Amino acid sequence: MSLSYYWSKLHRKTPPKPDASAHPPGHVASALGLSSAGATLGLLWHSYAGSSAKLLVLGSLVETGRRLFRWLVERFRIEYCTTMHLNAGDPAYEWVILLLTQERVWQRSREFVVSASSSRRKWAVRAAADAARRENADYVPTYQRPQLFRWRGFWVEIKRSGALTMDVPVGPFGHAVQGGSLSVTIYTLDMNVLSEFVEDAYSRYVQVNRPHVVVHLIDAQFGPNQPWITTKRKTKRPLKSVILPEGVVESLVADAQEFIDTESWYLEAGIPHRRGYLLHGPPGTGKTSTIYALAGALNLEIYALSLSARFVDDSYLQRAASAIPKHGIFVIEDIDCAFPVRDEDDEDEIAEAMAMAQSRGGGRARQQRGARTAVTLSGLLNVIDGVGSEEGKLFFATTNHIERLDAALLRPGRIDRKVQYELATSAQAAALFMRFFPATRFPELAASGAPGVAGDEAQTLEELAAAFAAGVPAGEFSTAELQGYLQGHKTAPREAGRGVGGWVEEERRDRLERARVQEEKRAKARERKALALAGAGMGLRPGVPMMGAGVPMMGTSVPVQDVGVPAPSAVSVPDAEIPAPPAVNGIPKAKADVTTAE
Ligand SMILES: Nc1ncnc2c1ncn2[C@@H]1O[C@H](COP(=O)(O)OP(=O)(O)OP(=O)(O)O)[C@@H](O)[C@H]1O
Repeated sequence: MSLSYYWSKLHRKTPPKPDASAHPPGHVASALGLSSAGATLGLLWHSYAGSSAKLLVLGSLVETGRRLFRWLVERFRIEYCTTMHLNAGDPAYEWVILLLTQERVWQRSREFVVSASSSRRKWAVRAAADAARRENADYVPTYQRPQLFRWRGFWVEIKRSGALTMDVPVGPFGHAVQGGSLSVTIYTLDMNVLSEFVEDAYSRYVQVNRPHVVVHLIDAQFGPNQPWITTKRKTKRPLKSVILPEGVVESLVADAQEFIDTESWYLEAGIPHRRGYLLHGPPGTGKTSTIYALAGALNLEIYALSLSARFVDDSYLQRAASAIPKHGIFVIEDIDCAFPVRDEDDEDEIAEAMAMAQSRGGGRARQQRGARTAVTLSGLLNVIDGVGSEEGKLFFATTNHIERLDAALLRPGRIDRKVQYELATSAQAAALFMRFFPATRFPELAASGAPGVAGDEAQTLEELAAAFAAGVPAGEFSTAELQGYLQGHKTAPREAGRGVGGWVEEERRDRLERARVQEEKRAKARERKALALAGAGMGLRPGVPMMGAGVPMMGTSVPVQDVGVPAPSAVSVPDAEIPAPPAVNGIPKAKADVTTAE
């Protein structure tokens, strides 16, 4: 019987029958005409009370039933279901989300996060019915409400908890991030089904990613508990697209493959199953490209971080490294950041000198001298050694300054193989030219002496490549610089081949100019430092008038006696010329820029 029935009963309009026994005849009240009103009220009261009591009982019954049912469901879940919890940022979470997307569990979703399509990997669903239509946005279901679906004959329930799936801008570098966790309940008692579910999710994941290299990046937004929460997908790069001296890339790939294949040998020999590589050389010579190509060739995923990211400290690094699964490639870029640099023009030293001048101590600045990361050397070594305790990891470090690295890092067991990268040779320049202008795209230049073309115009691609290589002085330009030049002539191989001489001259002029500006800056920095150090030696404080000492104060004009620099009789040092570098997390800003792997 429905509640509305009881409700209508309660409010029915039919007058109640008078109860004769309750009001005997001749009663005073009856004489006053109150008797019938009282009777009516009494009846109404009885009627309301009865109905309310009934409602109360009914409500209690319903509530008890509901609780009982919930309890039974819970008991059933505990007794007859297996549940797993997956946290965002863990690789298994990614696999399961992909499975849900492929199983079209999202079909009943009513909430999606929409973001413009980008290289950031999202397991998005298609909004358009027409599969051929290109969509400019990704639609990611939030799975906020519990969803039930069938998988291989089992009922599976998924429930999402925690923060919503989001794609929010993080700093100037891109987007983050997915948050929260996912619980998957399978209605079975068989644990094997659970692992089959995860294995199925994993094999789908591998299948989908086969044409790509998956790159996991760190993210300040979600902190150290979920370090690898941002994931990018890059098209695989063929090994031969990395132009290095003959056999270098191939031997690296063979080495890494052998490492993966000989796990049991490592175990038997009692050697930690890990291998470390150091790729070093000038910027833009192909270090990062080599790692990407290798990862693509071996179907491995990359976990890349840069030590110069301001939020990376020892504990972050530790957590990030231990979250990398087996056979992941752990890449630390700019590893030299962890090693102090003594540079007489270093901004840190100037900052220290200025801090000393201002506070007669400069203790805080002193601690930071030369540090371009919050990671300490011992923290870094611990992590690299720790990589060994977690089996099957490949470790790659890149640096432009091998001379800054500590011998402790370079010892075998931490770095097992070093590869030196050089500025482009003539052979590399020619190979790069041929990569830019393949015969398939320029068939008219593939064969010598194209019909109707005479003289200089008759050059083939090979000849143009040779002309290009001859015009590039060996060991002077990085491959990235040559690539930049060729990109400007994408459709004009002839111009690219012949115009390289002019470009080289222009580049040389630019370099000279840049060197001159740099030298001027350094000279100014030296001067500022000397003044600041002299100020520190005298115990000066800004704003305190100097008595007797011939050291200039900021914003004052005083005679100089001996500050270690050739000085005119009076030097004016305006405040604006000695800016204290703003500190970010205690690191002077000039040195604290975040970099991310692309
Ligand atoms: N040897 C190379 N072969 C092919 N392309 C290269 C090579 N070196 C550099 N490039 C190109 O130059 C660009 C930068 O290369 P990459 O990032 O690999 O250099 P890097 O040595 O890692 O530089 P950095 O030290 O600044 O990180 C990429 O677009 C890459 O394609």
